[in-house]
Amino acid sequence: MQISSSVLCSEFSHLPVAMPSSMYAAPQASASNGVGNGDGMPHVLVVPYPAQGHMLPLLDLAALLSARGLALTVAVTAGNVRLLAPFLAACPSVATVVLPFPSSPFLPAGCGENTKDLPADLFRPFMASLAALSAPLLSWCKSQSRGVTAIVSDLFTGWTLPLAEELGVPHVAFSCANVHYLATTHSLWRRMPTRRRLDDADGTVTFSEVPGSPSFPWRSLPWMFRVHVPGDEVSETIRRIFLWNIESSCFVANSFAALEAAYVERPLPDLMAKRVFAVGALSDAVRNCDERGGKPAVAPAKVAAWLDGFDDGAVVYVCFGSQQALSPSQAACVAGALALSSVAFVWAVRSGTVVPEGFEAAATAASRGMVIRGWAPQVEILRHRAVGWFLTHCGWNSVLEATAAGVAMLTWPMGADQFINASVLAEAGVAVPVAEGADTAPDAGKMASVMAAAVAKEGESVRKRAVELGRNAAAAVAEGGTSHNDLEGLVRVLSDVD
Ligand SMILES: O=c1ccn([C@@H]2O[C@H](COP(=O)(O)OP(=O)(O)O[C@H]3O[C@H](CO)[C@@H](O)[C@H](O)[C@H]3O)[C@@H](O)[C@H]2O)c(=O)[nH]1
Repeated sequence: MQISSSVLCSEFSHLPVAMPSSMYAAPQASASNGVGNGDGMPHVLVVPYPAQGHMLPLLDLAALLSARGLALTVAVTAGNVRLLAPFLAACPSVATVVLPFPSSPFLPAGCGENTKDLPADLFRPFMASLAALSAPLLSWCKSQSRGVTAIVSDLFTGWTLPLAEELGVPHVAFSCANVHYLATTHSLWRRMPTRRRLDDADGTVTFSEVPGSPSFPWRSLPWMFRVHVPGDEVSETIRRIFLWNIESSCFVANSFAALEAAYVERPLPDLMAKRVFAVGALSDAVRNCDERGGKPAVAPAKVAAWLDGFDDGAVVYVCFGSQQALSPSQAACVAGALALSSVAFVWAVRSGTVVPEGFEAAATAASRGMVIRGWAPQVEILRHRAVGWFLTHCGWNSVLEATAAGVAMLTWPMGADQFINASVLAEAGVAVPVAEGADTAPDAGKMASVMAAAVAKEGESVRKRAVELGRNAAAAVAEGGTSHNDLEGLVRVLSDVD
């Protein structure tokens, strides 16, 4: 893969939200962020993957590490600097290194620097193209008088592993997904199971070394794996990224022991028996970061005031994450189910999803529903006592945020790790399935019945378990809890005292 020879890097300790482009065009002296003193103290380079669902939890982790006194530098491309503003405002001592987005033979020029701005068919070339940041990042590391002493990197930026090796420092792979997924996905990339017939979407793959030997049909395996083409440069780069992860010193997952006891209690062969620190739910551990992931389209106080009018657990929150737009027939199904079930709801509608005409006006007139177009203050919504259920695509951040808030889930996994996530929820007994698949348009009437039953007496036992799991989640991040202890363990690894 070619790396643009004009790549430059620069660093800032605290970037303003609207940064003039001239500020990141030229290399800056390393002392600008206060990390250039060569004192041999720990200095952790954090490398997030530019997708909201990935960046948010890794920045949450960075906030916790910074609060424990570790010096951190976060690496981003210029187009993602704005997204760091709320995080940097909350963690002013964290520095950044800003890299120009690499030119790539796989991407159209100016296609965007974050998956939220990309069509799905560019996700894989985008992931592979970012590997070209390795060389400029290595030069930056080598130019620092206060050397980088460890790298914490997203699973999708596993190309940082050789960089850590070159520097002779530990590499920690951060998974914004759960431990079950961490093991199964790395099992896939190591073993490369195939199908007997190319059209066989139902044939199962069994993960014999994952606790419980789970099996998943081919169609439920991560899409990125299913579309792998041997010999294709993008495919092989992605596989290499996952194989590099396995060589990491240890793993960190945004999960907690009470939710995934079977997977965190013993070393996992698919992760080479490396230590896995389960430090979640990160959104619950970091409570003071306003405007997490973006400026909300509606003020959290306004949504809270609206929710105040409902009984405990009566409201269904609907959101399909930061990337997934619904097709017109899927949007019609969700709208139909909300209308037919008569449940109170908040629906966070991502751009690209078209709400059927007249739906919002009718729900508003009946004081029964709120439609939020754009970024919703999801964590605040889920924490409101009136929200009892969440219709979700099972993105892991959403799952954990709901779990931590004691909210039960109506699951509609669509792709990526979401089928595995739904199975973890089913094992925990805190969810009811409503649909499956990115192309499915379920029957609105059937979905309405499940929704109505959920908020009624039939749903009480599932909600009780969700509330109980929420208590376990809170205990995990409290002083002395499992996630709290794992975080302290990680800090020791990063401080080189273990
Ligand atoms: O209006 C919105 C929409 C989303 N969010 C936040 O955005 C994140 C969304 O993350 P997630 O629920 O995990 O969904 P995706 O954005 O779809 O995440 C991708 O990344 C996740 C982590 O790897 C995977 O689990 C998913 O399958 C994958 O689609 C969560 O923190 C939400 O709170 C908001 O705050 N407001």
